[in-house]
Amino acid sequence: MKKMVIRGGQQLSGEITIGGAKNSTVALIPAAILADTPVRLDSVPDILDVHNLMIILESMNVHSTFKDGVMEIDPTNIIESALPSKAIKSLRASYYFMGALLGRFKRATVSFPGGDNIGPRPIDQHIKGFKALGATVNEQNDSVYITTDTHELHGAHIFLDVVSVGATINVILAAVKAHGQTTIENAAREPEIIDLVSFLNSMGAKIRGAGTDVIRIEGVDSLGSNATHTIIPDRIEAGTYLSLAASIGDGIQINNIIPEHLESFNSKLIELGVDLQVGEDSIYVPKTTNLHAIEIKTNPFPGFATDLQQPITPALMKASGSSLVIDSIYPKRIKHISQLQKMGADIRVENDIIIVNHTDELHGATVEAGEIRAGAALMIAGLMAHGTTTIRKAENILRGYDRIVYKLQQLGADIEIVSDEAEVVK
Ligand SMILES: CC(=O)N[C@H]1[C@@H](OP(=O)(O)OP(=O)(O)OC[C@H]2O[C@@H](n3ccc(=O)[nH]c3=O)[C@H](O)[C@@H]2O)O[C@H](CO)[C@@H](O)[C@@H]1O
Ligand SMILES: C=C(OP(=O)(O)O)C(=O)O
Repeated sequence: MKKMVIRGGQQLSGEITIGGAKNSTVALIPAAILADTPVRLDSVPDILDVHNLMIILESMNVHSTFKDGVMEIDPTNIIESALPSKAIKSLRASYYFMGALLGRFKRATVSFPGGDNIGPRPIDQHIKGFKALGATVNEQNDSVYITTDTHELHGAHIFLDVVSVGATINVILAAVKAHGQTTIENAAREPEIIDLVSFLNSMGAKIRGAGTDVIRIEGVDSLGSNATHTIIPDRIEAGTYLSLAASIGDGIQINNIIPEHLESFNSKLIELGVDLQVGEDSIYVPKTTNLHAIEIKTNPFPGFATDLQQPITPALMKASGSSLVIDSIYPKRIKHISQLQKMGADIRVENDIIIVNHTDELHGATVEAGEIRAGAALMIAGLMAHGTTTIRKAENILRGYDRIVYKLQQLGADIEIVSDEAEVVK
């Protein structure tokens, strides 16, 4: 187990560069096994989820290398094998191997995934999609067994009952090599889905409509890569640093941003009183003063992302008045609250509405990152607080924040990751 140790209280300034999107990357890596050629990805974030996906690939005889943001994956000698359950359980997106293996071998056995504990996370819509494509799905002993009688999948018309990123991606992965046309209605519109579809289309897939709520997939026989795919910037990482800049920044420039991916988030920061200076692919945040309480409700893209409701909390604590946050996607995503209270924050939850009051001063404490974005909120709070904050279960932060210690040190933060055996990890 690892701890993040922060000696807070300093104003932070300087420049940082956002990495490739976690939620694209964790779909692109499983998608690579659909190719009949090696695949090359650029701008891959250095996060634990990526390293765990590499372990899963290796178990299928798919060799991969990862250096300086470039990942090469060679699926040409892939074999069907039992997937390592510890790695599968370490992240949510391991469920993309269901769709990808189904696309490749027309059958798949995958344990139930792990990932953030943010309330119930059913996968009924994924399963509904696989069944519509002609698969039989059985859930037993913590695993999902997906088979096809005829060793074939056929295109289908699928209406998703809820807007789901995971189900949209999983159906795309399974349908890309099915016979005939698949239509997904009420599809999720997240930028990471467009990124995945660009990658698949560059390999010969025929997918239209990504970024809208109707996606049409014409099945193809094979996929092959002849170019490097550069992953889009992580809008959630960017939003986290924007919140950090608004909370404790003394002038922070954030590079490699697609501002259109952050419109709902940025409009809330502006409403809060942050003077965002938005460039073509960067945003500068000057030191903030006079922030005012706002109300936030999370929604599927292009709405305010659930993954940013916790990271924006420290900025809300600086505002005068009471801010309200409603997470309509994960109403129980509140693991940050009790931990922020330990640091002196005036925050509480009533009937699934989070109430964030102005907090004059935070103090360091030992707290726990119950999940990735709760951890991000605690990390920013730790940087604001006087004294030392120790965040236990820091793996949850390292799952999805690219080279976090290095980036925060670049801004002047006093931060380190320490393993429980007291070894310092740079
Ligand atoms: C790896 C990845 O990309 N993770 C993101 C993805 O998670 P994930 O893909 O797991 O989230 P979904 O978009 O599927 O979930 C959205 C909502 O639909 C519900 N649902 C989902 C599937 C299903 O079969 N049945 C069902 O009821 C969920 O409980 C949730 O309330 O989108 C979430 C919502 O933006 C983000 O918080 C996660 O960071
Ligand atoms: C919930 C998240 O991730 P995952 O779906 O990978 O658990 C997240 O990134 O905020």
